[in-house]
Amino acid sequence: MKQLYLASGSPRRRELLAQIGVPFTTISADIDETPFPEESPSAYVERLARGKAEVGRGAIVSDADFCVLGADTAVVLDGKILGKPVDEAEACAMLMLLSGCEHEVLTAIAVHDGERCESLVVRSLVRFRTIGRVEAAAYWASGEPRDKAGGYGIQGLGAVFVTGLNGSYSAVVGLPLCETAELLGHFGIPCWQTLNAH
Ligand SMILES: Cc1cn([C@H]2C[C@H](O)[C@@H](COP(=O)(O)OP(=O)(O)OP(=O)(O)O)O2)c(=O)[nH]c1=O
Repeated sequence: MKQLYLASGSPRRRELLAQIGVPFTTISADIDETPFPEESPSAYVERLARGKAEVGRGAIVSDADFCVLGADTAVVLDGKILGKPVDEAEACAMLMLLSGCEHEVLTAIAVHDGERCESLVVRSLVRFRTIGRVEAAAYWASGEPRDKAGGYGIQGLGAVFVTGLNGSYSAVVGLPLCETAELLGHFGIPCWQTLNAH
């Protein structure tokens, strides 16, 4: 049985991967997340997911068969990537941009087995209600927006802004579970062996 590594520091990705019953070990995968000039958001998230899987692969010291899973999520409005807000002003400005309209969430996943890497991008559309400046500031004070793409978490308090979602909920949180299970299957890693064992 291949050993699966999740190359991620994101607690959301850990929880999501655990949800589909596949045993894994978490390793860190710190890479430079600066977009290239003229790079499309889709190419950007896919490059980063592949980069995280590649960096994770380099960190593994084992002779056993393994796979490394990397992922990246970006919030995109009118073709522009909104990253993680660094301060209250930036977080509030992002929420004002997202207020009352629909934006894209792109999540890429990549699996590397030491020889080949397969990757894909999942696109979801999220619609927000109108958000006031005072509540945007209060949301920042909750601490939730800080480490999240686009400055919100659909799985947390940020859910109160969401009037609609077209796509994959788990992808918006950080890991598209349907596509992840399918991709791991290509590498011979079944996702519910723990369920089947019962
Ligand atoms: C839009 C959105 C993003 N996020 C999170 C998922 C990711 O953790 C983060 C996007 O940043 P990423 O750079 O994709 O991931 P990360 O830096 O947190 O973790 P790593 O690179 O080590 O895997 O935003 C939510 O938790 N909820 C949401 O609704």
